[in-house]
Amino acid sequence: MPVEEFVAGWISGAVGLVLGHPFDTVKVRLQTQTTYHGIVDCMVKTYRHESLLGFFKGMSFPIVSIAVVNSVLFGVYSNTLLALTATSHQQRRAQPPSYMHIFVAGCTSGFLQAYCLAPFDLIKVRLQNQTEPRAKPGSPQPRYRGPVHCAASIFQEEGPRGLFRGAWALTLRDTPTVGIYFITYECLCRQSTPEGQNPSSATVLVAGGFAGITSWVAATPLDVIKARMQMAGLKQRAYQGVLDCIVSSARQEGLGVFFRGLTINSARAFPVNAVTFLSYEYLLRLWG
Ligand SMILES: CN(C)C(=N)NCCC[C@H](N)C(=O)O
Repeated sequence: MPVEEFVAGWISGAVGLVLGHPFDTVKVRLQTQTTYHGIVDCMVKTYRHESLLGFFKGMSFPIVSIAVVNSVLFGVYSNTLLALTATSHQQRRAQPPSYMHIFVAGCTSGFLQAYCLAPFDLIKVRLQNQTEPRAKPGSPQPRYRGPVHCAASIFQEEGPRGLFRGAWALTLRDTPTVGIYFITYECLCRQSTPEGQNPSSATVLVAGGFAGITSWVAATPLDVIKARMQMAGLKQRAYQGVLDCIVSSARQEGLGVFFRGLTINSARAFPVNAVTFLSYEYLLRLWG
């Protein structure tokens, strides 16, 4: 099994993560809290109350977990294509796989990475939602002191299954949308690259960026549900399951609730996935 794809996936994911985390924090807060009147209000309040550091809350764990999550994403994708088409990454420009194979490989990798991502994503979302300013004497202490304390508290208070809260919604979000992610990327690369050649850096940046936007537009409704289910344990607001969360969110806040965070999700998705694909392709070419 080729391992370069796993390593390239890890490094490229870390680059994208650091770039996109501030957008991600604003998105998570808009999706789960009702105190903000839009993106700018959320950014201003976060900055005033918590300084620049507020935007980077919850980032340390994803930096570690991205090694697992993104290498599973790209590694499983590439190895599934290898199993389906018997072509390695290097051979795929000359013998391009069908879009059906790309979609199946994308869905497989989306499904498997969702389970690796679930506990890390839960901890990230819980930490991002803590709005207390850091280390100010006299100010209220946040519930979680950091990622390890957060994981240990969830384990104690909600049991081991608590760490997988929202995992089902995450799987439903990622399985089809990672298929869409890879199909969009491949389709845009092929359209602007002569047959048999590698796409240029500009093509990879644009195709990666649009792959991010397209897949996140499709993912946003379930992203909202996932974030709410992840926060539900904390707010003592129990949902019976994904369907119940969908129905009660729509009843209480209207259909617009499923598009919360759409703009910031798309604004974040372009640069994050442009640099992710660029560094991924670059590393694989470097290793030949
Ligand atoms: C819509 N979804 C779930 C995806 N496209 N997933 C693939 C990776 C996304 C990238 N790490 C990011 O954070 O944008």
